Formats: sequence, structure tokens, C-alpha cells
Amino acid sequence: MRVTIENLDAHRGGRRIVTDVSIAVPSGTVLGLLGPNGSGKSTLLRAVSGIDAPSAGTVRYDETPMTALTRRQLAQRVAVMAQEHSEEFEIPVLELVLLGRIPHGRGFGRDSESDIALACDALARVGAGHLVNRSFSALSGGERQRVLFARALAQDTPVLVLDEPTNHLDIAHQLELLDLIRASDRTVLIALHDLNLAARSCDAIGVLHDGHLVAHGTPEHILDTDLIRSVFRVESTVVSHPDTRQPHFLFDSRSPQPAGRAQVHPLDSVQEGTTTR
Ligand SMILES: Nc1ncnc2c1ncn2[C@@H]1O[C@H](COP(=O)(O)OP(=O)(O)OP(=O)(O)O)[C@@H](O)[C@H]1O
Repeated sequence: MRVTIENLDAHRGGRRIVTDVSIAVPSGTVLGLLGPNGSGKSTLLRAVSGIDAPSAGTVRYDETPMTALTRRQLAQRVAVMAQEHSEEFEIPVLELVLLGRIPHGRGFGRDSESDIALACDALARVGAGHLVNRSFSALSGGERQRVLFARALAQDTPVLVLDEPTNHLDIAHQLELLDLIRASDRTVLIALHDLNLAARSCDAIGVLHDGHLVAHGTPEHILDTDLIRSVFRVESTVVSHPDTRQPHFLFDSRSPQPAGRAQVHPLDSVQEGTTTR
């Protein structure tokens, strides 16, 4: 399913946070959103997934505007893994993952055997099968992230919106989660902070700076030392991975350059179905 964002503005706390963002995510591709703290990544993802209504602009799932979908129809299209979550309550892991099946259910009846099998399969895929009978509130940060990702997978939607899903994960679990995302064949919008993981795992990168989309394209095309300096104010050296040729950044120091919004790359588009890996 293709996700198209057109001229989107989003406000939070009475302030415009995201300004005039247009970006298309072709079906089955992974768009990584990068940007400094406070640049608007979460705000954009919340607007795209319908958690907060955009203040201007349109989001389409294939040809259908988000505004034409009921909550249930939207939840059948997009599963969200938010950055902050309030699931501190004592709920067994299996029940939490089964919440992902609600958009597909007929009401508040008993969970079907196939729903339970799907939930268990999702937990197994994220390496959390052994946690099935534990209480969510008693899990570590990384275990919680994996269970929440399992819930998103169990929702079985064509689109995943993931806000820093690798938080708290050790490097092996970060790679595992990103590889699962790649293998899922879904359309994915994912906010990440690790530029090297983003370059490795995303078909396209969108860079937000001060709420504006300042670069969009394949990692190889847009990620370079000028962009890193302009947007993140960090001096870096880029090397090419000896096997994959993907850009890999070595970070040197904070840049003395004063802050100012980058406008470093003309936006280019990523065609449906094309990947660079
Ligand atoms: N509920 C809110 N009320 C007021 N301002 C908010 C609210 N949520 C976010 N903001 C502000 O909006 C701006 C963008 O926040 P957002 O969380 O979208 O950034 P981000 O790029 O996801 O940041 P990070 O990398 O730190 O997670 C920040 O200045 C933040 O303080």
C-alpha cells in the first residue's frame, strides 16, 4: 500500500511543528525519517497515522484520503509503534499483543484460535516467545520494545509507522528488528537516530530539520558530510562499506557552524518498487 503525504502541516501545543511536508512512500518500501531532537519526526508520524489530525494537507493510503476512513478502517491499514507508551499496567504479554487483533475482530468476544496463533507467531518472530506469560510491566525496556513491535506485526496491516523502535535494544536486537521490518514487505515509515543503521536498512531517507523536509532520496544519494554538518552540526567522515558500498559515517566532533535550517539537497523521488540494496 502506497502512502502519500501532501503539503502536510502539523501543530502541537498551539505551535506549528511540521511545515508543508510532501513525501510519497511507495508500496513495500521503507522510509527512514532522520532529524535532530525536536525536528518534528514524531509529530509527522502522529499526523500520518491519524493519532493527531494534520492542521493542513492530505495523507492518502493508496488513493483513499485518511479522512475518508473510519478509525477501524485506518487501524486495518496502519499499525503504530509510538515512541512513548503508557502501558505500565499489569497486562500479560499475550493479551497486549492480542490487542493488535481488535481492528480485525467482530466485537469483544473471546479471542479466536487463529488470533492467538498469530499473536504467538508475532512474539516468536521478534524473539519474545518466551515472554508470552509474563506481565508487560515487569519487562525490561528492550523486551517491551520487542513485545510492542510484536503487537504491531500482529495487527497485520500493510503499513507500519514506527517511532524509534530500536530504542533500548542491544545491537543484535536492533539489527534483528530492522531485518524483520525489511523482510515484512510492508510499507514502513520509521524514525531513527542511528544514521548508519538507517543507511543500511532504509530504501529512502527523509531528513527533517526544524519541521521542514530538507532532503529526500536514497541513502547513497543524500547522506553526506555536508548534510550531517548542516542538519546535525557534526563533522563527520563518510566511508563506503567494503561489501555493500553503503555510506557509513564516522563522527568526528561537533561543528562550530551556527544553527540554521539546512537546504542542502533538492528533493528527489524514489520510484515505487525500487530499492538500492
Ligand atoms: N504535546 C506537545 N505540546 C507542545 N509541544 C510539543 C508537544 N509534542 C511535541 N512538541 C514539540 O514539538 C517539537 C517537535 O517534537 P517531536 O517529538 O515531533 O520531535 P522529534 O523529531 O520526534 O524529536 P526526538 O528526536 O527528540 O524524539 C519539539 O519542540 C517539542 O517540544
